Amino acid sequence: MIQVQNLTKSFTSKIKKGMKTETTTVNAVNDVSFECKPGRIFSLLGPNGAGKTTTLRMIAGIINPTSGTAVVDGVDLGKSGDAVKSRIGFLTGSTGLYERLNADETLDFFGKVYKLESGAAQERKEYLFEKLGINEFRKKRIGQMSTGMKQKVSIARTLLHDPEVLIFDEPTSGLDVITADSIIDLIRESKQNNKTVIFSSHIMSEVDLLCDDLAIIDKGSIIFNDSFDTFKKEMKADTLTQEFINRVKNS
Ligand SMILES: Nc1ncnc2c1ncn2[C@@H]1O[C@H](COP(=O)(O)OP(=O)(O)OP(=O)(O)O)[C@@H](O)[C@H]1O
Repeated sequence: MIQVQNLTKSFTSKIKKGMKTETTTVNAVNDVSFECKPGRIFSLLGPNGAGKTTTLRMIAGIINPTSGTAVVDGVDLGKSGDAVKSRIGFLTGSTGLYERLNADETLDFFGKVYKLESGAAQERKEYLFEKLGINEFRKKRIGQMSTGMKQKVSIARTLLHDPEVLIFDEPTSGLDVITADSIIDLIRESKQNNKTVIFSSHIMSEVDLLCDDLAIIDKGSIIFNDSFDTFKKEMKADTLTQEFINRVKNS
């Protein structure tokens, strides 16, 4: 369970202009609240720059909120971040992989980082490699892999410790439909295993494939937060994508 309570994040940057230093503030996320329940897939949908990544990074404990908090499995992130972090799998476009390691070595390395027992880590690795179709390139170095191959290894890395809470930031971004499909399959399986799953997207068709509960974010604020069924019932446009566009334009 993830309870997001009034999360707000402002970024302040200083730019030198001649002799002067100008301070600019971006309000990336404003007073965002929602709940993600176990066994359901929660989608955070919004256009570019809406605040999705910033929200997910705060929930994963990567950055601190300016105000508000996220409670993950009953533990307040602001108070005991490290205890919670081990129960979270966070996939982001910038999930770190070491260019010189191959897929096998990468997973072995992270098995040690997560302090997994070696037999269990091997078993889980084989399962994920099979599921994601990594076996055929498991000995290739990360630095020589395509974007899709790297994304698959990142996902295997994220799921290696079988976390209770899964946070995916645009998980299928830049992937072909076959690769995207195997990832969507794994996300569905996580839901069946009663995990709490949240993923961000700017593509309505992806949301339509996976989503149980939906929040739409625009300019840092939530403009819709309910079940996906309710979104569909309230729909006035002819397509889901047009409904999303209309809601963002009219917010
Ligand atoms: N470290 C940072 N410093 C300054 N501004 C930032 C920083 N990170 C994000 N922002 C700004 O915060 C806003 C929200 O960005 P964010 O990356 O959360 O959006 P997003 O919804 O994930 O977008 P996209 O779909 O394009 O990835 C943007 O205006 C962005 O420029």
